[in-house]
Amino acid sequence: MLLSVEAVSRAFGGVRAVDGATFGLAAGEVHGLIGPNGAGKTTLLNIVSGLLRPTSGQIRLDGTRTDGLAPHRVAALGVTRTFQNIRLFPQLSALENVLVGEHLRRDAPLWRRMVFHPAAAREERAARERALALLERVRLADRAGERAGTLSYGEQRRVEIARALGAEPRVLLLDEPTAGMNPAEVEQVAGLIREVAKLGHSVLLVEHNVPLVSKVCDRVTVLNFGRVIADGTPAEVMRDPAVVDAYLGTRR
Ligand SMILES: Nc1ncnc2c1ncn2[C@@H]1O[C@H](COP(=O)(O)OP(=O)(O)OP(=O)(O)O)[C@@H](O)[C@H]1O
Repeated sequence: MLLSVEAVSRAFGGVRAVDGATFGLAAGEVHGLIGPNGAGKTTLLNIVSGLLRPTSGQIRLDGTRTDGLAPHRVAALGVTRTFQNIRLFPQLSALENVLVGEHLRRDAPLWRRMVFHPAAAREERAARERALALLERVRLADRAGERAGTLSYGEQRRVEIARALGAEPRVLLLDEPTAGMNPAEVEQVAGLIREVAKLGHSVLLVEHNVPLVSKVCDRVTVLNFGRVIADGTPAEVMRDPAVVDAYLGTRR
């Protein structure tokens, strides 16, 4: 497995938000993580991306433990994410928003950024070209100069995905990328997720949109009350009685 979640638990006071969750993400796979409200999906994503430490259990990326590492370290190892709420600078252009990610990753010494230097100018040009190429990957190159705040919701999501792809992640974590989108925008994101996987990035997708998950995911893990209740192909998990019960809210 490229990414392994091994017996991970996280409690908040008395609430077991994640309770002994185990599952794996294979290389090149689009893996869905679904479950009713409050099932622990975002908490698990926060643990995988380093924003939260698990109370117990381990996360491994290609065998290397990543749980307990700071988010920038986890990102440097190849796991990047987008958030449920869009986190762009609305006054900056789409290109500049992607460039912010490029700048954060570049480790040019401070003096180089403060005084004019031919090498810095060259680096800046290269960073812009890369940012434009990233926008091309999400089919937004033609909107590169537009202020992010004026783009449609779906386009803003794609800018965020472009920025995350700038880190060349081995694993891309998407937290409800279609929340609040209209059906046409959902369709575009579905296509984009498959393209991202084809480019060699594995994807862990947290979603409420079950038809989308069925369409784009190779495998799905279902959480309920912090526990994994099913794991398999979309068709397998959708006909699992435990999953049907969890979604209909009936308890045995
Ligand atoms: N920082 C926190 N402090 C206390 N409780 C928390 C905290 N974060 C999450 N929880 C609780 O942990 C449980 C799991 O929450 P989480 O947000 O991970 O679920 P989710 O599956 O992502 O839900 P949703 O689909 O609504 O986004 C919930 O009962 C929630 O109230």
